[in-house]
Amino acid sequence: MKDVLVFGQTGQVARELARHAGVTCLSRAEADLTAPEACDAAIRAHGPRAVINAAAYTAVDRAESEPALAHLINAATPGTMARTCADMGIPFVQISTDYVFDGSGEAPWRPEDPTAPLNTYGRSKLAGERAVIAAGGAHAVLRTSWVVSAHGSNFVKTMLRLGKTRDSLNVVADQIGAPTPARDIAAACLTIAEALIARPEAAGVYHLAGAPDTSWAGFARETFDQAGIACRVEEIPTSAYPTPAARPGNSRLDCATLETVFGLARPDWRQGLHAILHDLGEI
Ligand SMILES: NC(=O)C1=CN([C@@H]2O[C@H](COP(=O)(O)OP(=O)(O)OC[C@H]3O[C@@H](n4cnc5c(N)ncnc54)[C@H](OP(=O)(O)O)[C@@H]3O)[C@@H](O)[C@H]2O)C=CC1
Ligand SMILES: Cc1cn([C@H]2C[C@H](O)[C@@H](COP(=O)(O)OP(=O)(O)O[C@H]3O[C@@H](C)C(=O)[C@@H](O)[C@H]3O)O2)c(=O)[nH]c1=O
Ligand SMILES: [Mg+2]
Repeated sequence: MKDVLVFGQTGQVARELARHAGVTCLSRAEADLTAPEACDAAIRAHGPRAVINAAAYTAVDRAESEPALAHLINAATPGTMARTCADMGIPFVQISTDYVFDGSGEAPWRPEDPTAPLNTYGRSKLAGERAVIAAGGAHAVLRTSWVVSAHGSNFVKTMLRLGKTRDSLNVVADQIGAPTPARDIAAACLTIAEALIARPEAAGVYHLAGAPDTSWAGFARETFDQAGIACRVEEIPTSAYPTPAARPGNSRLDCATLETVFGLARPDWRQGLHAILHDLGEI
């Protein structure tokens, strides 16, 4: 049977996809997203049954000073990939982000709610969503949030590093969302890709976030509790933690349609965190 082709090899989600049979992951050397024509050629050369894009420009603060590069990697090239897949009649899965929303209110965002990104990364990811949808093929845009895994860089690994050398840490408590284990995102992408082969009419925008919702401070506290690290978490407002890129206050994602259409429920991120801490040798 033909493989599922994945763009990305070293990233958090890509590394979890690579654990599955029947998946081929392309490194940056094999397909650089700054060269859309190389990505088009890679898809045609492999002739896969479906394509998942797990590569992206994810440095949220750095994107503020590199908007053109972020747009090329997160929008223009995914658009090319999606057009190639539409042309070949195969599904294309694009991963997107809670940062496409402006973070207003307290209600969980539904896939069809209005987008209004606060930063360059979010704008580049939203442009990517639109390019993928415009390609007109059997696509899925899967928005997720606060990705964590044992690999790559993420909030858990930052907290472990800082928490071991400090008595207390200031962490923002007014940005609310949900951590999502990369392992669950990878499994969802594969389920969606297979479903789209059988049912291309299931194409659309979907949300997947872990449960329950929390703040970054709550996430840090759970990490220290599970890892047995004696570091106090001091809750601070976003205004006390200035960064180049603005971040949304309300990142809650309503994931109901993902469950209705694909049977995928929100995973409990606290269990995912336990597995990650185990993989890291922390517990
Ligand atoms: N991280 C998060 O918290 C969130 C991520 N997302 C989305 O989820 C998806 C996966 O993210 P995640 O796994 O965390 O990403 P990572 O930051 O862990 O990895 C990014 C991946 O993209 C690759 N990449 C970056 N630039 C290029 C390029 N020019 N050519 C080829 N490959 C490139 C990297 O390769 P290399 O190692 O060579 O740089 C790496 O494999 C992305 O679409 C992201 O926008 C959504 C919500 C939250
Ligand atoms: C290190 C640190 C961060 N923070 C805050 C800053 C920020 O608001 C929050 C998280 O920090 P990060 O730098 O990990 O956040 P960030 O890189 O913005 O994470 C985002 O990445 C992109 C790719 C996404 O798509 C989003 O879903 C989200 O996961 O925690 C503290 O309050 N105290 C700290 O000591
Ligand atoms: Mg980050």
